[in-house]
Amino acid sequence: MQGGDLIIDDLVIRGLGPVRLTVPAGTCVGVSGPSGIGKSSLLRAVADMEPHDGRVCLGATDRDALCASEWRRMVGLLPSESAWWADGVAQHFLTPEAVCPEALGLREEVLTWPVKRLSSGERQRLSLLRLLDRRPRALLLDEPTANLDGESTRRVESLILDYAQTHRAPVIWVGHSVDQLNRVAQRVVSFDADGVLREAGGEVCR
Ligand SMILES: Nc1ncnc2c1ncn2[C@@H]1O[C@H](COP(=O)(O)OP(=O)(O)OP(=O)(O)O)[C@@H](O)[C@H]1O
Repeated sequence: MQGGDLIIDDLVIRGLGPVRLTVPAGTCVGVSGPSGIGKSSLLRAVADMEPHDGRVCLGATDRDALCASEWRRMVGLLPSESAWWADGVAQHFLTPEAVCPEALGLREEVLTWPVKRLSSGERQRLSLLRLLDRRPRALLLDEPTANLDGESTRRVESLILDYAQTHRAPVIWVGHSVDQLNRVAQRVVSFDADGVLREAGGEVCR
């Protein structure tokens, strides 16, 4: 499966949109906007987890050419609240031996812990490591540092940007901190109160 630019064309989700956005390979677009406007819905629609109209491509691959499970392996969604389906942390990783929890300020032995012992910040960082362990070709990140302190936030930002550059992955980063989005993203766009996606200068995204 190939990666490349992420192209969102005329995406409409329950009246939100049409959204047009291109995220070049290896770059990050920050998306902000009022609570409840539809930022998470946009990410879920791109991941084909929410009903919508419109077209999404990753490089030369049109999402409609793949079955949902293939597409979701290519396009890695980090939801704001992670789901855990087994008792132990390590069971959620494909290659637990290759994972480096210390990079995110986590204890080395965290993979031996039961999920129920994890704090919300530990869950958030482990859900990111779990996602990257599957080597997605694009990243859809829903407030990936919402539960973290400053030091952990910087570590997460750095890991994500390293991954994007190394793997030439396009990244959509949804967040509420415009300072953070300006730090991590080459381009920051925002939904207005009417659900129209606009550039920082106010023009409608095309
Ligand atoms: N499955 C669904 N069916 C109908 N409406 C939904 C569904 N999921 C979400 N919504 C509604 O869509 C709107 C957008 O929700 P969404 O979670 O995308 O907002 P958001 O911009 O990410 O908000 P926040 O910043 O608070 O996380 C909300 O009004 C929500 O209630």
